[in-house]
Amino acid sequence: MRLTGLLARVPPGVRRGLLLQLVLHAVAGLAGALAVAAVALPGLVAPGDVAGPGLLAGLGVAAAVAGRIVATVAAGRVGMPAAFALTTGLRRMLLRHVVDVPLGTFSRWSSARLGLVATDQVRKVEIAVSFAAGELAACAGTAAALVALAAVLSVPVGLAAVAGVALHAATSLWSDRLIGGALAQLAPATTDAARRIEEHVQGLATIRAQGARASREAALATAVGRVRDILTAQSLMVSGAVRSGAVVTDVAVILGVALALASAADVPGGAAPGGLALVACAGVLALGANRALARASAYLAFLRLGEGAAREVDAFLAEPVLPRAAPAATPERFDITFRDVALTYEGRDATALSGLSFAAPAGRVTAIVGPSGAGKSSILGLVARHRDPVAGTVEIGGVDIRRIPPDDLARLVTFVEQEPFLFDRSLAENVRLGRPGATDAELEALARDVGLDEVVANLAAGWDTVVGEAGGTLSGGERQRVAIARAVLAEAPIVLLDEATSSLDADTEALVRRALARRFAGRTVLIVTHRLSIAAAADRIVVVDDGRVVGTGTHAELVAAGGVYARFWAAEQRAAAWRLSTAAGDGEATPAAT
Ligand SMILES: Nc1ncnc2c1ncn2[C@@H]1O[C@H](COP(=O)(O)OP(=O)(O)OP(=O)(O)O)[C@@H](O)[C@H]1O
Repeated sequence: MRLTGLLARVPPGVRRGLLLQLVLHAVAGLAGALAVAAVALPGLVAPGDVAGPGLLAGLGVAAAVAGRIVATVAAGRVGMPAAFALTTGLRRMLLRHVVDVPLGTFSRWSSARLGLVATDQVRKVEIAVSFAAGELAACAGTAAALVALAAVLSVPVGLAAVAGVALHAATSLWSDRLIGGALAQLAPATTDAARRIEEHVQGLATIRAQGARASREAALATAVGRVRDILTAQSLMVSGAVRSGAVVTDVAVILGVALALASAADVPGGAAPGGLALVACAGVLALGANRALARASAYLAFLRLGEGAAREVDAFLAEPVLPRAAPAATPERFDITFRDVALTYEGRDATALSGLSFAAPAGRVTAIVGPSGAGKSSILGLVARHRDPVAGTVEIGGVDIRRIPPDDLARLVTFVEQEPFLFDRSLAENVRLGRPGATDAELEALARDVGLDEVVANLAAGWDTVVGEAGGTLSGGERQRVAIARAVLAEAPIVLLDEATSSLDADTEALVRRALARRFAGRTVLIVTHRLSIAAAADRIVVVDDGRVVGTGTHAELVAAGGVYARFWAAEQRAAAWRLSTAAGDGEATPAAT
């Protein structure tokens, strides 16, 4: 069972707590049945004596009820903390795992799917192993006690009840398999619906711009409808299973009672009234056991839901993490070397990089240039170890990065991505991600350097302004300045800049570039850019085309060599000499000199 497999991942104390609460729930169920028995048994055992049995019954009921209350309270005391420890533990495990897996994992695990796993599925696991399993144990305790008492009062009725339980178990197993089949489709269908809802919100502007409302809404309705259909089918199956199980057990008990009455009537002289009462009482107890079994069937459905949820949680936890090569080592130099590197993305046949080799000297700026889709960002992703190459090695200071402990690598490398991600926190918190201990004065000085001061001045709450989901309340250029500021603060010896200033206006870009030259002096900088005017200022340029290095050198050397770079440079120079002129026609480009 997936649920037990998942429980094997949590600390033994949590497992013990969950197990103990099951035992206590079973005891509570048993005590509940004994309370029923305590009412009837003394009178049946000593018919005619009113006072004695009355007192016994009173005491028995009081003891059973007290036992039930104590066991139920104790089960809650033990089970609830264990259940919460389970959910917290699983969520922590999932979040840790998110950081340890290669980024390619998320081509299979959308944020919607992972979000559901960490919230809804973990909760379903908790409900299954605490609430549903507890109630099942209580029902089982009650049913076992009632069947045993029925057997004490009338052996045929008891035997018939046991036969009913066996039949009920068989039908439950059968229906459980059917329900399991239906529920296996629930997790993917729920994920699909959640992903489409998320996509609908994120793509709202595109939907409006493209007039795609009707088609997107239809797709959304289909996805949501699929979840509804699965849940409806599952509910019908559960209620069918509960009802058919109840019919089977009731018929068995009724037959047992009939048999017991018939055999009592066969006694010469007719059935004794006391004997008939015992049979009737056994029948009532056995029917009570059946009600408990029917409730158990309903709780079994929660276990099934928990199974499906556990499968999803387990599937993510089973995703392989980035391997750590031995022996672990932390580099002392910060030059970067790519040796014969090949990279293929998940789900793609074509290689993004192949046989790629170059060296970026320590403490220098190396620009990576090349056409769109050439593999420039992929190179930076390998240095940050977002994923591993399929062949070759990436080294920092001569150490294969697979040998560098992840926390050390995170300290060594800072990355400003093309579209930086900001957290839905204050501006100050987002910048301080780089170095949480940075003082206000450091933040102010940094802001002046990278043009963030004017952003802060324009925000109602200044540094305390919360920037919204993914920094959505800021412009692209403002987000870039925040990302650059936090990279400066990080003081990592290796800095990766992927089109880091592409959204800035010319004045701000010039300001930021001057600041970066000063702030990143002495660090190893890898900069991906389409603007060759930026690359021209680098110490070294690596030209990439179709996943391979097609040229390396300084700007002057590459222009002189006359390859791809020289062609790009000439094109950029020509483009700089042109300007858009609406006077010459709608958006038509004309030479500035004309
Ligand atoms: N996450 C991904 N999954 C699958 N393929 C990818 C992924 N990222 C990039 N690729 C593919 O790898 C190749 C190289 O992409 P990469 O982003 O490294 O190029 P680039 O030179 O940085 O492009 P651009 O200048 O347009 O940003 C492309 O063919 C691209 O489609």
